[in-house]
Amino acid sequence: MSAVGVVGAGYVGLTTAACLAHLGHRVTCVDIDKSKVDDLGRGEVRIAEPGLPELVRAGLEGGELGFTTDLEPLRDTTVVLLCLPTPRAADGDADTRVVDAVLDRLEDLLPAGAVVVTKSTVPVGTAAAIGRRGLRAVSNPEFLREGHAVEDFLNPDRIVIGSADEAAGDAVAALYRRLVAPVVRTDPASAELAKYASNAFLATKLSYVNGLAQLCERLGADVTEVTRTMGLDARIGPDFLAPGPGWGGSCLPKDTSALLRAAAGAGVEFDVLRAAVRTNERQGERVAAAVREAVGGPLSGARVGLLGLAFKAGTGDLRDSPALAVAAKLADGGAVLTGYDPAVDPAELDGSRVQVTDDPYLVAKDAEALVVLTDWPQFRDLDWARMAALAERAVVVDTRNLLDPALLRARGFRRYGTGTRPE
Ligand SMILES: NC(=O)c1ccc[n+]([C@@H]2O[C@H](COP(=O)([O-])OP(=O)(O)OC[C@H]3O[C@@H](n4cnc5c(N)ncnc54)[C@H](O)[C@@H]3O)[C@@H](O)[C@H]2O)c1
Ligand SMILES: O=c1ccn([C@@H]2O[C@H](COP(=O)(O)OP(=O)(O)O[C@H]3O[C@H](CO)[C@@H](O)[C@H](O)[C@H]3O)[C@@H](O)[C@H]2O)c(=O)[nH]1
Repeated sequence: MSAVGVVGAGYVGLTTAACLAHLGHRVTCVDIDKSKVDDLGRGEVRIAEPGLPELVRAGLEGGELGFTTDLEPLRDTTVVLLCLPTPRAADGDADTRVVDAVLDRLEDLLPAGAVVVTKSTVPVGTAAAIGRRGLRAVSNPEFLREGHAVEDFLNPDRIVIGSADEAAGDAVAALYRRLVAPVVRTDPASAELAKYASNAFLATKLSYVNGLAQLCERLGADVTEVTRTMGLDARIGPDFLAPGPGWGGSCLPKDTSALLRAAAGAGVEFDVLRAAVRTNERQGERVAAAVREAVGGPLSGARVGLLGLAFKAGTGDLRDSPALAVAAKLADGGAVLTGYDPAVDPAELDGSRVQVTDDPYLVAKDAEALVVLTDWPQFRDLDWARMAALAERAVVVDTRNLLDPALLRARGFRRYGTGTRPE
């Protein structure tokens, strides 16, 4: 089994490093964050990813996995995977400065013939640019979801290997040979674009559903029934059809933005994608309007309880969280906000306009409306009779259609769902 370098120990890098060690490779994982590296060296994983701490500890104990802040130990490594951040720049493009800076170092450090693999989501043309540095470049985009990182890495829908150099592509394919998945061997530009195209398609699917939900409300249809029917068509599929407060997270917003910039730069009017982004930008205002209706008056001074702050269930990640976008709209309207999320560290919202509590029942106390923003299944198990007793007005705006309408009704709640009539 080969010696592999992984640069970046975030969601993608740490998962990649731990899973490749699990698959039998010798992995050196490098991150610039010393305290994170120190924690990882002790087997302490900060992110909530099922199975990841176990794999990290097994790798450390077996000696297959090591962590360092120094790129130097990669000097003799012939395959290095870049799992570095590519956030949204001020102009909406992907900011590749971290990737570029690490490449500057690797260019001098790595042995001749070394293969540099981009697992980060990087603009089309990045592999070609790496090739011009004299390194052998392979695009190998990652499709894992937060909260399912290990499961997705070890059971991927596909493994994409984009390379102009067949032997370099073979070296990357060999890393995954123990996984059972279709392997797409293609050119680097197509591999790079396939990643953006997948995320943008998912985002578009969701904006379509969120628009549809509005239409259902106006026409007296139920979006759950409509999407259930649509999803039975194999060409559409049942996944990614749940309406909500908008799509967010560390990837969909920045990647749609970068793809729109790439399209504009190439002189392509990508109208569908532009509309999907615009629909999403307006979603927070739509939720705020529903809350205004639920409160039955101006938001100014109204106490509103928020259930869920993370961008989706199963993660404590607040990056581009639609829940925070809704909170901002409500706070702009003068609402007084209390929020609860089972995975979010309250300290992360210090100084924000949301008073974060670690007790979901405190969110209900004296509330004039409750708003479900994240699809945490445990919200279903709250004592809704107690929630009703604590609230000033028993009203729920369920942006995710998470809670059982019949149960809420039985507990005395008025419910505003998404894509359904209020009851
Ligand atoms: N999060 C996801 O679900 C996901 C899924 C697929 C692809 N991606 C893509 O993968 C890339 C990484 O995303 P992520 O979510 O893992 O990011 P992250 O922010 O969780 O992790 C990035 C890591 O890189 C480290 N880092 C920053 N600068 C460094 C440097 N100069 N040298 C070494 N380490 C450095 C940071 O300390 C951090 O630990 C992005 O391009 C993202 O778009 C993310
Ligand atoms: O039916 C649905 C499904 C999702 N969402 C929302 O869509 C957003 C994105 O969800 P998800 O895709 O599960 O989150 P990520 O973990 O960010 O994963 C996406 O972004 C990653 C980073 O590029 C990719 O690797 C994954 O394939 C891609 O699904 C979240 O706000 C969800 O709440 C809905 O509103 N309704």
